[in-house]
Amino acid sequence: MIDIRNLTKRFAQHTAVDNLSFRVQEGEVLGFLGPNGAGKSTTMKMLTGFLAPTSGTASILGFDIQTQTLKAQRQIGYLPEGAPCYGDMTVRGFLDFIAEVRGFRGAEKRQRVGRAVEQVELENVLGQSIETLSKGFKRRVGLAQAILHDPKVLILDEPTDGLDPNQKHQVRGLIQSLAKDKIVIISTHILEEVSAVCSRAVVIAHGRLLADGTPFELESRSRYHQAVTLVGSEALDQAALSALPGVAGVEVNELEHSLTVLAQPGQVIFPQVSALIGERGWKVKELNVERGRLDEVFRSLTRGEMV
Ligand SMILES: Nc1ncnc2c1ncn2[C@@H]1O[C@H](COP(=O)(O)OP(=O)(O)OP(=O)(O)O)[C@@H](O)[C@H]1O
Repeated sequence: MIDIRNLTKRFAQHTAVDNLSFRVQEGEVLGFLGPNGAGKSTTMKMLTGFLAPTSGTASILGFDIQTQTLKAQRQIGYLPEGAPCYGDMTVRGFLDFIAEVRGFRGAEKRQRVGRAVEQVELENVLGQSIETLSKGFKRRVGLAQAILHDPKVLILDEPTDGLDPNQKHQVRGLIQSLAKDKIVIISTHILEEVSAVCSRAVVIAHGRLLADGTPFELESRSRYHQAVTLVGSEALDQAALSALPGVAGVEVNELEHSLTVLAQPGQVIFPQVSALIGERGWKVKELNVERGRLDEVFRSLTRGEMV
């Protein structure tokens, strides 16, 4: 377990992380979300022992990050923001170097480097210098160095930032394959990442915790949770839809003859909407029920409209 208690970091007058507390259990992939400057990287640097907290504590699998720093760090694989590596080294040279820093020699070093290379599929670029690799491959090198010692905890700071959609997809797949039996914390401001890879999300802004739940729970807080969007072949009767029981309102979409019918909190309105379509004989080209919009929940939370 990772146990974060009242973690606080002040830089001069500015409080970057403000009394943050939460726990992460084995098997969880936690999305750590927040707008720019929310305090995500600062929290990760404290969790990995690179920055001392002003107050509060964090422990990694029972090891206090301040009083048992090395023991705690041995449990962690860390991919810092931007995944900095030594650009003029070859991939093999860099991974050998990291393995040695981690204390591995001889056959064990070769075996550990070989396994990490295989896991993130770096076989074809081993002799290439890191600075000549694409961003996606550089990120894989960053992941390889983070998993060399087979840590129980992976802390990944914006692992897909700046990657193209294909590279994002590949790196997310890698993270999912690495996540088994580990604790993974991924900081991101890319919301699709949370739905794609995380089992839980924590949202922070101004260093403070604003929400903590599964992606589904967060989506349920959206005003679009259980909303029904219809696209008709002709104009639809907005007033009749608005008058249905459980309906909170109707929004007109840009697409012609498209309406989104919003549900009151806790209400399921699809049956009523569907019955009305049948009664009126409307020709509906598209009909779908939404789980909720994470981007809208995120904006509401971080603008302070909702807690
Ligand atoms: N070494 C430092 N000295 C002074 N202020 C700092 C330092 N490091 C971070 N900060 C400030 O702390 C706040 C939180 O920064 P942090 O990098 O943790 O945010 P973040 O959530 O990771 O943002 P981003 O998504 O942009 O990476 C910011 O206002 C930042 O300017």
